[in-house]
Amino acid sequence: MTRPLSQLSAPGQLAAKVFETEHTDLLDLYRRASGRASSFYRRNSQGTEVLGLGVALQFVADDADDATMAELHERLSERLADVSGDTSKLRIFGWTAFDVANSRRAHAGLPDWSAYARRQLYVPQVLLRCRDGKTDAVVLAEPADVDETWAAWQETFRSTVEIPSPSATEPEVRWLDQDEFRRGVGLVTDERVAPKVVLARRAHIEAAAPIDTTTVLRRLTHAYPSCSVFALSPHAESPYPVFAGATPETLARVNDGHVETMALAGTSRNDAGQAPDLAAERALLSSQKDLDEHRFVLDMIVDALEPLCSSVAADPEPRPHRLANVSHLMTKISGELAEDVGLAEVVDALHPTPAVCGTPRDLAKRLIGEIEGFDRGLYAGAFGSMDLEGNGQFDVALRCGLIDGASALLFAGAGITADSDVDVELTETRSKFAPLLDAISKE
Ligand SMILES: C=C(O[C@@H]1C=C(C(=O)O)C=C[C@H]1O)C(=O)O
Repeated sequence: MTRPLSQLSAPGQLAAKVFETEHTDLLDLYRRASGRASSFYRRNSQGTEVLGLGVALQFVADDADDATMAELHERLSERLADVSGDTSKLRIFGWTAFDVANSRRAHAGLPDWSAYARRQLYVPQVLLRCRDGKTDAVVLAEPADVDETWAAWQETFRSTVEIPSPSATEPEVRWLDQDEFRRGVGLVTDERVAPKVVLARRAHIEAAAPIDTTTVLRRLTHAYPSCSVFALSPHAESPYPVFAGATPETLARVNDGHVETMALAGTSRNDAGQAPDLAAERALLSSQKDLDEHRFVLDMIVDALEPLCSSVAADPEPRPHRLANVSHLMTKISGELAEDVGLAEVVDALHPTPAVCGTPRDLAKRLIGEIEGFDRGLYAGAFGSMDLEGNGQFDVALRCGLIDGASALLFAGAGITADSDVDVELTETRSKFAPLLDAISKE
């Protein structure tokens, strides 16, 4: 079984050093480093790209240790406090699963989450950050190894890699979990087990040749420019599936005591493969069902932020947020954080919102575990990066899946309320598979 390597923190003193580099195509470096622990993000907010490679320091919460993000951040910050050199450019990467307490369920023949810690924060060995066509690199290693570590990564960046030619045949797609999804919708609409439960299902893709994640990421960046495009690989003993996608949903962005977030829930009724238009958005803005499911999210986020903030403000009305596959209702929310509150505390307070879980939260989470019968893993979890002061951005992991050789397992869900129609909800999830499905399928 593939496993995350045990807690890895270099025993001695660590040093950080910034290097100049000419590389501006981080996806090309991502391809060359394939098979190593890596995190690639292209941020929706400013088009900044970051690539973290290798692991210098990592803290993991798992079955035996259910540490919060704030606790993990504190442990890392303590460890980083005595790093020598230029630490200003260091970034902490990490993620949290949808449900950290959920027991792992693997299904034979499908990519699974066994290589992924449920919650982790780590500092990569080398972090490359490209902004406005300029890239800098910061290396974290034992002082005597810093230059050598950078030289070894540069060697990797120069390696030749074969760029696979796109497969001529379309992959096979199997739609999974439809019976469970239908049963779950019935429980909410007929038996009213909870006011809102977000139910997900999976699609399994078998391609004729190994799926090229770099090509998938380039296509996602092109088709979903307003989304955060991401690919995460854990630090594991043997080959692992890559978790990749293009998400429209920011969980929180923190900058100097200011937090920005969004309620994103409610989805246009266009068919899968048909782009949303003004008529679909007008219908969305007047759909009581969508406005209700949106309201649950907005109210919860404002309630969760209030204890952390001196002030919280939200747009007066939701507006449509258009993507290539669907439009969503979006309300922007912002706040001024109390002293000593950073991104890790905000992630702990917000995740999971009713946009991906439901309301009330604990009941919805339990119902999801009972109805879905599969491990969501990092799907509907949160991932991102932050600096040592707790500034940074975490996004909600949506429109995504695990890519494992020629096989991929995609995840998509929809908010179910008393007014849901099961066929409409199934179509909505089908539209939400489109980003990754198209990026894998298209020539
Ligand atoms: C659950 C997903 O998306 C979430 C659910 C939405 C909805 O039910 O309308 C809209 C956006 C997301 O917050 C998903 O993409 O899998």
